[in-house]
Amino acid sequence: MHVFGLTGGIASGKSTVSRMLRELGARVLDADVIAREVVEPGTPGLQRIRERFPGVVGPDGRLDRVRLGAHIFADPQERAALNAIVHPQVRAAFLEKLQALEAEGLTHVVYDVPLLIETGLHAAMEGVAVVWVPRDVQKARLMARDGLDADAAEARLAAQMALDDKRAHATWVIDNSGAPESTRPQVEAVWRAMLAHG
Ligand SMILES: CC(C)(COP(=O)(O)OP(=O)(O)OC[C@H]1O[C@@H](n2cnc3c(N)ncnc32)[C@H](O)[C@@H]1O)[C@@H](O)C(=O)NCCC(=O)NCCS
Ligand SMILES: Nc1ncnc2c1ncn2[C@@H]1O[C@H](COP(=O)(O)OP(=O)(O)OP(=O)(O)O)[C@@H](O)[C@H]1O
Repeated sequence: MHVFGLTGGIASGKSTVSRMLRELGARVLDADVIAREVVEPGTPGLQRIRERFPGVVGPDGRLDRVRLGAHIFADPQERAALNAIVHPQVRAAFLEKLQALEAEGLTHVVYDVPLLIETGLHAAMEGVAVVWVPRDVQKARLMARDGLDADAAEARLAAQMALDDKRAHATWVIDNSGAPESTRPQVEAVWRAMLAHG
């Protein structure tokens, strides 16, 4: 199985690139989706969050993501505590999904992980695509998409490695600062390069 990483920063266009890859026939696993699955009601993950972060599970038994987000993005120590609960669960669920895909006979998989490089997981990948935009474009798209003010957007940007630093770890850099039409051919070239492995 050939496993490639896809990463970027918050609002850099990872989802956009991941959609383009799927349209080309790639199977893409999404760490944000897995991170939601491992904290569904009734999971050990949610139980541990409830114990460590009182008040973030609503009366409906679901995680109050807005509240937990406001708490952990404002405080690196609290964020580390959440990561220590969630990341091992995400890793285990990812490996399970990978095995299932391998059993299906799949040969090439892309793993979309916002924190791929921060967590060191990039070292385990056969190649890494980084979706890059200049910081001012990233901040403007983040504010527009999520309705955040400049301070809230800055807090989220500060919680991640800068895209200019992530580039240094890239096998392929996808520049998403232009229109989607100029991103698409770059994504096609990266997918061809991934398929050329093996
Ligand atoms: C704090 C939570 C509840 C906020 O939920 P919310 O629905 O608002 O955001 P969502 O999960 O869609 O994440 C949006 C983006 O925020 C960034 N982000 C999320 N968690 C983190 C983190 N721990 N550190 C840095 N950036 C993060 C990522 O770029 C992600 O794509 C949620 O992000 C969470 O559970 N985070 C911890 C798990 C994690 O690290 N996920 C990221 C990939 S494994
Ligand atoms: N090439 C582009 N031109 C203009 N807007 C774009 C472009 N690519 C993405 N966007 C917009 O920027 C925002 C962020 O893109 P997207 O949701 O794909 O980022 P992401 O990296 O997946 O973000 P996150 O990790 O936060 O989920 C979205 O509102 C999207 O519509």
